[in-house]
Amino acid sequence: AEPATTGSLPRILVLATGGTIAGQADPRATGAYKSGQITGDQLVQSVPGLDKLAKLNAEQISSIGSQDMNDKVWFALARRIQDAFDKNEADGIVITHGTDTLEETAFFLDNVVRGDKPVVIVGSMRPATAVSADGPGNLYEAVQVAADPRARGRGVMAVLNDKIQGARSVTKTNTTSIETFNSPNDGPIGYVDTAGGIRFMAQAPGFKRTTYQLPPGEQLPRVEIVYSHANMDAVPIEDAISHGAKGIVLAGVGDGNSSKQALDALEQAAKKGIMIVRSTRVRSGFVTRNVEVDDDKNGFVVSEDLNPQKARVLTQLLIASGVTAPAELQRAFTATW
Ligand SMILES: NC(=O)C[C@H](N)C(=O)O
Repeated sequence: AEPATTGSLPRILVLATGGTIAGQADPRATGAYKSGQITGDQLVQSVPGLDKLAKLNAEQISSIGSQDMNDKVWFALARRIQDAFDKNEADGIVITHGTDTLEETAFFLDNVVRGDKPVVIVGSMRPATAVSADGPGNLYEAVQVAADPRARGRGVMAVLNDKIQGARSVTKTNTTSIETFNSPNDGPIGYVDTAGGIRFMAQAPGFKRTTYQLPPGEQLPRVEIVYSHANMDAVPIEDAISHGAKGIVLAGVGDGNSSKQALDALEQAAKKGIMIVRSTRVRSGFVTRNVEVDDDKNGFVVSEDLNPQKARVLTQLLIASGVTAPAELQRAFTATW
């Protein structure tokens, strides 16, 4: 399972954003480190054998921990990738990124970047200075995937710890372990290791990606996530509305549910034209319409398989592209099934 390159090596553009993969130990405290200390160039130079896989070119987009990821960096990434593809400057993209919000950046880019060349996002759980840093191996595997023609047409992929995962399903499931990224509903789309190369699983037929136009400027509309829990009242929902939310995603209990007070407040918000999307705080499964909650009557949307943080991104993109009707928003959430 070797990459089918003939003659010249594939051109991979590495876009560095920071994160623990670029982190260094903090000399003042054992175990502590600061993310985003090493440049993309230094990262690329530090991995032996990378130059045999591809012709690499690294650019620094930001140097931040991904807890600080923001619309400005997202727009810069999306525009740089599109430009590189449109001008045929690269055969594939590798983004180095912190792991905390890696899934959101992957999903955002998956929804806005056009074309079928591979875009791979990679990070690490341990800083570059750790005894057994996972960054170099992950970066090697990310370049392997981005350089492989079989990775084309699969949207944005996350590559960490030998697994290739789709932007829609991948999520961080462990706070500190290197075995953290999983796709709870459908599993990885493939596997990669230095000895065995790349193996893609059979793709489910019918999977369809839609891409949305980036709005002008560098900001997406305000959409809040409200986390549901026992003894829930309407205060967090009223708070989101008073701060100008154009949409609210409910990280609901169970099948996207919440207390009567919360659901009543959301129903009122929907009447004012605020987009209400029911997602769930539960790790896996789908949120289904009109089971315990009357979505048709209340004007709600369900997130299907999307977790709250990804449902938020899709809602932002849809509101930015002018969607005002819940039924239309619902179609975008259900489009892939
Ligand atoms: N492992 C990591 O990358 C965590 C870090 N806070 C980040 O997301 O940038």
